[in-house]
Amino acid sequence: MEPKDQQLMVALRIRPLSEAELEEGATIIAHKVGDQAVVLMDPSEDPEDTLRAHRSRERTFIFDRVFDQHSTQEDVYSTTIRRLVEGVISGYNATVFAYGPSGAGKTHTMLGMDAEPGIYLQTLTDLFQAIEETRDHMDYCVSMSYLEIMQLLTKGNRQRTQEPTATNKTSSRSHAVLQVTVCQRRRSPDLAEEVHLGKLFMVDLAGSERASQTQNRGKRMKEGAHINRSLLALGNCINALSEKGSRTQYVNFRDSKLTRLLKDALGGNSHTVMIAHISPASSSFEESRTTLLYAYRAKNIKTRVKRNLLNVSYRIAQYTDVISDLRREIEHLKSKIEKQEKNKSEPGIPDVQGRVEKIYLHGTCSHLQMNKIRAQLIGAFKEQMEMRHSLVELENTNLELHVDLYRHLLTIADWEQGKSDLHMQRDQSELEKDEELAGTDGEDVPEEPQEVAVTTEEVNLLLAEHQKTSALKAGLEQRLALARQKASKMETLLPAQVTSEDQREVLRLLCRAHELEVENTELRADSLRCKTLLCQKDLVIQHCHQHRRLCEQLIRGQWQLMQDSGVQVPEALERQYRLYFRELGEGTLDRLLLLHSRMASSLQVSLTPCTPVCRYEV
Ligand SMILES: Nc1ncnc2c1ncn2[C@@H]1O[C@H](COP(=O)(O)OP(=O)(O)OP(=O)(O)O)[C@@H](O)[C@H]1O
Repeated sequence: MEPKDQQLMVALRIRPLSEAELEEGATIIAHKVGDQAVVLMDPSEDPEDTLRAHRSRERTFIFDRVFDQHSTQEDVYSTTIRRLVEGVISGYNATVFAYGPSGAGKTHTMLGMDAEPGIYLQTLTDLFQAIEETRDHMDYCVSMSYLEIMQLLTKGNRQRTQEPTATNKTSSRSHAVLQVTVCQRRRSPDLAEEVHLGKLFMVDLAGSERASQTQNRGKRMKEGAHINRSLLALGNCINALSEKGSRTQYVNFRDSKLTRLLKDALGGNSHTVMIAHISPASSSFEESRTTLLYAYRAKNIKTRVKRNLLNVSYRIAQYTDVISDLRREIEHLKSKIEKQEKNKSEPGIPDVQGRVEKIYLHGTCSHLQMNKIRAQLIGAFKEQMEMRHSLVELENTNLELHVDLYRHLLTIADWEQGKSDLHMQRDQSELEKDEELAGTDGEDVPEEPQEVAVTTEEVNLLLAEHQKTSALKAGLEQRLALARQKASKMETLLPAQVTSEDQREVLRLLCRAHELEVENTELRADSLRCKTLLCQKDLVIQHCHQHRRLCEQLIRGQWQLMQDSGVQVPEALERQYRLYFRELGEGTLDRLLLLHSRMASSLQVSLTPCTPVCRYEV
């Protein structure tokens, strides 16, 4: 089953003008045109201006779907999410997230009101109805979790934190995530059991405006800044993903809890719908424009969707079991026929039926024993595979942490370099003047910007996380080694306990299927390692590139200094300078770097593993 590329569906919802907006005399500037377009007018333009000389700020945006004040909750749900519900039941992942500034209507769309329920309730109703309709031949297990995310702090709350901001009286100060997991097991007599695991994320994001715009202060502002940091991280991911050829570039999902959670929704295995929200009011022009631009970018994002199918080993075991059962049945019937024929020709032999039953009974006994042996082997293999998958995940996390760490260290190094440049640029007299002003200690260090302080804090967090995952990995490796010993002992002992060739064949197939799964996991781990290594190399090259620019400046400066002061340059050095400037002029190094980045990009595409989340796929 090949994964399919899916475009992110982006819908826009324009809420009605609020009473407050009407009272302040706001006019409507966002107009829905047809089902897919919205025109946003700039309120600062003069409507009387017949020449319409300044049309530049009036802009039309096209989305997959546009809803306005006349659209009902049912309209929004049925055209965006309803189609995904069946997919979730049959093992596909889906995500819907509401985006937009405070008070633009996100919670109204997601939660709604008793009389007009939103997406949460409509989706759950449809989901449970679909489950009810297929209950005759399917078993289901549904689990739900609700998370409220404030940056650096994650907690599941019964009630979402709501507090008034300057822009919305009942503003939500966090991202709310409702996750529903549906495990579907087909009940069928032919043993062709499939287990599908579908996950549905429904996310009501916090207001997207900047903390300063909501005029929040104190705790609310701190909270706003945290929330905005995760939204910023989300914006960075959307930007990186929506770039042309986005699959080739590194997308950092680890910058915030929100982006970690939405990793699959944006760059992985999920059908995803983004519903952007705006107010139609002239007073919200800037916020609406930013939201529309943001949502418009998200339209380019593609995900790779694949059904999550579990327990392939178990299924292979079942198929081989069916074959083996059928073979045994044929053998049994054949021998029965043979005996009946014989019986006909030798009527004197007594208790034939009893003998056949004895044979049959013997067969059943070994069949039960075989089942036990097979279950033991499958259990041991499964345990091993679980551990191997966890190890790959841990290793991947560690590699990502490395890349993040390096990136953060680069940011700090950048700042350090900028700081020393600043020192160099200042002439002595200015320094002395500054020293006087600075007081007795004579220190003249520019204040560390907030971004660097946060980055330093992140570095410490990353190091701690790295230590934690390394310890987990070491423990898991030990357990895996023990499990491997146990399984290989079993592999050597078990065949001696089975009597028929068929049964041996079943065990051989089981072991082979396990080997293939191990190989598959190793290959995946290798490809992840290569991908991360490429990212690391790119960062190293970026660092070298920065250093090269610094050297270039130095060489040019020194050359100029020598020319200006009429220093006699030795012939050999002069030759080296000429060579250096010629290479620089020809741009050889730049071309090589470009070639490298193109090759690395194409390699990354081919190294992208299909769906790392899905464990046992066929
Ligand atoms: N489509 C709509 N029809 C009618 N009323 C709406 C609609 N959308 C929003 N509203 C009303 O506008 C107000 C603000 O909406 P809501 O609380 O959903 O905004 P929000 O985007 O979730 O804000 P925040 O990010 O601050 O939580 C609410 O009173 C809500 O009932």
